[in-house]
Order: sequence, then structure tokens, then C-alpha cells
Amino acid sequence: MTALTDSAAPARATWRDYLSLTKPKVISLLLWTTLTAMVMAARGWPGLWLLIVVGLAGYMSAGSAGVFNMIIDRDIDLKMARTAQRPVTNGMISAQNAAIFGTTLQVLSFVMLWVWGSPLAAWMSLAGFLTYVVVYTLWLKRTTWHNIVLGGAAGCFPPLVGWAAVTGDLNLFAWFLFAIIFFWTPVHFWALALMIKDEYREVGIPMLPVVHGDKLTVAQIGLYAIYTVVLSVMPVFFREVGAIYFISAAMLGGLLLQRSWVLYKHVMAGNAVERRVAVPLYLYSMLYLALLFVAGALDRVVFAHLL
Ligand code: HEM
Ligand SMILES: CC(C)=CCC/C(C)=C/CC/C(C)=C/COP(=O)(O)OP(=O)(O)O
Repeated sequence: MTALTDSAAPARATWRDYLSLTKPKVISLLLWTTLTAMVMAARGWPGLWLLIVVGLAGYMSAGSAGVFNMIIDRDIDLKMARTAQRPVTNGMISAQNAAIFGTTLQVLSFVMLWVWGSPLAAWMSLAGFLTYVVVYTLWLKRTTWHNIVLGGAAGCFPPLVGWAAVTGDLNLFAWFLFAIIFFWTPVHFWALALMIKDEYREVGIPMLPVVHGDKLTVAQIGLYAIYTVVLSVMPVFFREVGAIYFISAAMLGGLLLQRSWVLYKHVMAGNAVERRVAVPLYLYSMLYLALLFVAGALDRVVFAHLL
């Protein structure tokens, strides 16, 4: 009898459950764009303390956005196999406790960025948070297939946070980093959305492949891949970066276009989307962004010391 009662009682949430609310895997790449942007801004080593404190605060801010996203979306998350086991969704953590956790993370992060980074860094982080929670999650996600393009702007703020924490300011190159992620996000997400569209359809989320089908989606992916590659190369013409970056961006971009093209041809030929053509683009999109930002950092450090 006791055993029965015990097993029926809801499990107690652990720190791991709270950590999972912050979407750690997704944030790892957001954080990478923050830290590498700091090196680009400093044109050298920004200092271990600044890297740690901005990294931590950046994690907390984006994590807090993830927490609120899971609170707001717990009704739809419950109906999708991929998300049903999230702790707020399955009731292990109450929405109220999650909200307290998310608010604490956001407030602490704002203060940390303000004090040890710069006020602009704190505002940029808050702007990213609000764009993800209000513009994407509350407003666009359930209403239009443009959700990814416009709401995706949230993920463009991390490099601005890093840049502003180092310089207190933002220059043209920092905004290029913003724009690169802006056009990259649809490629990243729609490649994945093609594979999980049935779940989105069932819960009524108007993602592009659900609303306009696979063919329009691969065409849009191709278009955004071209925008991404062109934008990635452009900072070279403004002399913000040099040969190391240019060669890297050209090679990385070539592969992004090639993988988009393979997916495009496959779907336009009338085939159903297969994981073997969509997964490579989805996975590569993440490697693309990570390496492009490494190339930017390397280039600006090397050329700062040569010139
Ligand atoms: C509107 C914008 C975006 C949407 C809707 C989106 C959506 C998703 C979804 C649904 C996944 C599947 C994994 C999961 O269930 O958590 C995913 C994975 C991922 N996303 Fe995004 N994403 C967006 C923007 C970004 C940005 C800006 C970054 C980083 C710069 C990013 C980095 C990642 C990473 C690293 C993964 C892999 C996580 C894993 O392996 O579990 N995403 N994204
Ligand atoms: C402070 C700052 C810079 C915040 C960054 C915002 C952020 C966490 C962007 C990542 C985008 C993301 C995980 C989208 C998935 O949302 P979804 O709700 O469509 O995915 P789901 O179905 O997995 O919940």
C-alpha cells in the first residue's frame, strides 16, 4: 500500500529538471556567438573574468526566455512527443515555480550585464528575451508562418550582447552578425520543421511546411541560404574582416548552398522529405554558424596583430 502511494506521488523536481527548462543544448550555440563576438570586438582576448561573467549572464538570460516559452506553450508541448516530458508540461514543476525561477534568472542576468559588461549589453539581452517571449512565443508562433523569420530575431541578440559588453557600443560589424543569424535561422529551423511538421500540424502551429507545403519550404530555405551566404561575405567589403574570414565564409557558404540545393532538388522532384536529405542540412546549419563565428574571431585577432 505504501509502495503504491509512493509511486503515485509526483516526483520531486531536481536541479536537473530546472536546468532542462533553460534549453541548454540550444543555448550552447547562442552562447558561442556571444563569446566569439566578444573576441571579435576586443580584437584579442577580452579577459577571462569578462568572458565568464558575460557567458553566465547570457546563459541565464536566454535560459530564462526558454523557461517562459515552456510556461506559455505547455498546452501545445503536452501534445507533442518531442516536448511532452518537459517538467512544466508534465506538471513536475508548477508554472508558478518556473515563473519565479525564470524571473530570478532574468533579473540577475540584467544586473550582472549592467555592472560587469555595459548598460547596452544588458538592454540587448533584455531585448532578446522580450523578442523571444513576447514577439515569438506569445504573438507570432501561433498566428503566422512568418513566426520564424520575425521571431527569429530573438536569436540574433547574443552577439550584440557580447559586443556591447566589451566595447559599450555597437558598430557596423556587430549588426552584420545580427543580420547573418537573422537570415540563417529560417534555414536552420525549416530544415527541421520539414521533419516534424506532422506534430506541428496536429497542435495547429502554422509552421511554413504545414501551411504552404514542402515545395515552398525548400524554395524559401534556398532563398534564405543565399541571403545568409551573401550577408556573411559582405563584411569583407567593409574591411571589417580579411582573408581568413573571406576564405572560410566562402567555403562554409558553398557547403550550405550545396546542402540546401540537394534538399531542394529532392523535394522539387516530387519526393517526400526524407531524413537523409533534411538532417544533413539541419546539422550542418549549426556547424556553419559556429565555424563562421570562429573564423570571424580568428581573422580579427590575427589581422589586428599583423597590421
Ligand atoms: C525562431 C528561431 C528558432 C526556432 C523556432 C528554433 C527551433 C529549434 C527546435 C524546435 C529545435 C529542436 C530541438 C529541441 O527540441 O530543442 C532546435 C534545435 C537547435 N537550435 Fe534552434 N531554433 C531557433 C533559433 C536558433 C538559434 C538562433 C540558435 C543559435 C544560434 C539555435 C540553436 C539550436 C541548436 C544548437 C539546436 C540543437 C539542440 C539539440 O541538439 O537538442 N536555434 N531549434
Ligand atoms: C535573451 C536571448 C538572447 C534569448 C534568445 C532566445 C532564444 C532562446 C532563442 C532560441 C530559439 C528557440 C529555442 C526556439 C524554439 O522555440 P519553439 O517554442 O518553437 O520550440 P519548442 O517547440 O522546442 O519549444
